[in-house]
Amino acid sequence: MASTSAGNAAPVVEPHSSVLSWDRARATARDAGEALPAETRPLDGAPSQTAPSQTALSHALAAPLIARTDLPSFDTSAMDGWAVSGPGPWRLTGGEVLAGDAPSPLAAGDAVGIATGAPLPPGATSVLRREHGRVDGERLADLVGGRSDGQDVRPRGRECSQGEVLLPAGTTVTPAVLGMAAAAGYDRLEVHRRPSAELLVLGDELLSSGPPRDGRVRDALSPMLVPWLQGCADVVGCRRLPDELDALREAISASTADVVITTGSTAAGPVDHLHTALAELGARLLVDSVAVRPGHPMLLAELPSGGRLVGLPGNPLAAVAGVVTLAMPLLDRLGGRSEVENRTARAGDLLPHPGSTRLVPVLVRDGVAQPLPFGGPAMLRGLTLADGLAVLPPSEGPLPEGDVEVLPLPWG
Ligand SMILES: Nc1nc2c(c(=O)[nH]1)N[C@H]1C(S)=C(S)[C@@H](COP(=O)(O)OP(=O)(O)OC[C@H]3O[C@@H](n4cnc5c(N)ncnc54)[C@H](O)[C@@H]3O)O[C@H]1N2
Ligand code: MOO
Repeated sequence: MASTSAGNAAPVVEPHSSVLSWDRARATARDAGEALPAETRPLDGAPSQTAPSQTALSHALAAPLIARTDLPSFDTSAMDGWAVSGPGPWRLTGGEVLAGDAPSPLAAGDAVGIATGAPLPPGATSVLRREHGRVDGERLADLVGGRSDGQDVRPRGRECSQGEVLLPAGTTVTPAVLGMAAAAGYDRLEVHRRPSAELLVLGDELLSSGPPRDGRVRDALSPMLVPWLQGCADVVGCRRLPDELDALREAISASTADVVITTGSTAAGPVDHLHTALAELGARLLVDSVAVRPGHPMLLAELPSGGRLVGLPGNPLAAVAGVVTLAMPLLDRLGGRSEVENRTARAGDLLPHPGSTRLVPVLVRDGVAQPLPFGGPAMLRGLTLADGLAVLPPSEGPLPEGDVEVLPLPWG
């Protein structure tokens, strides 16, 4: 294939012509797409080591989760013991009411054995725990006393009523949501399709195994970003590419992913071909450099195919800044996830940058966000200990008194 790299008639590209504020950049990423269509997916399926999960897990609800019945759907015994009617002592009627039974009514003064989870017989007023009763022939005595109506009974509708909105559309389906949906009577959920993402990791100097050597470094981004992105996207590929314009342009144009994510090559170094490749492909830059430290050369582009491309800088912590600033907001939007409110914490010894937002790996203890050591752009050591990234707005002097926003990390 003919090369269009520098020296031929390649378009002249001046990177980073319009720097966006961090807030604008995030909002632009969030607005750079629409939620993907809805589909229905089962709550569970046979686990497979090879095939991706077909269940609704990690998708966003496309419709509110509405209770299909009252929960519990019948008055339920909360303990093993006896269903009793009125004050004791009681006359035992014999037999046991088990979970799944449809018990006969209980007359005043009567008691019947009952298991946890069994429906309360009509006429029963409370449940006496097995360890609180003594049976003497047909007579059951209360060893504790002070009995009140409804004791050890889970009344119908205590958790929710039929028709009640349990969760709004846009909620991410977690294991807890799957369990709640099953309890509320669902077999399948209407969820948004998750976006597909392909990761292209650029750099001739990158090694995929062993220690750094001969001036080369280990690729730290593939192992970190694939599982990170899998939280909200189907990662359909992760490829290493050499620092060659043709290879980069081909890989971008061949990708069928909703979002192509590149690492490295965002700056204006001798082998940083990303801007040129995008220009040659006719891509439109939506974000081209952000006033954020680290990570300022990050970019977001609309590809002629309709897909999006997020360019993460090569320095590993700068790449993380690009993930939280551009990749996650875009992928969340495409996946139909609603925006999550960030946590806040009191600012510890955090130093702002005069002209840029700073993203700082922090440990939050007793409500105070303290910076971690080893938080430089080329380092990941601080991040390994962090439970969030503090967002420090640009400021000439020290931060104003008060709270800072703390972006969550997937493991935080
Ligand atoms: N003249 C200027 N030079 C640079 C500027 C600038 O404004 N003017 N910005 C600096 C900043 S800030 C960053 S961040 C980097 C961004 O560089 P690139 O996105 O072009 O990335 P590379 O040059 O390819 O690599 C930078 C650095 O990161 C290492 N790297 C790359 N990929 C990986 C990986 N997968 N795993 C581990 N490490 C990786 C690479 O070896 C370099 O050390 O530009 C600055 N320069
Ligand atoms: O964007 Mo960077 O600040 O060197 O990592």
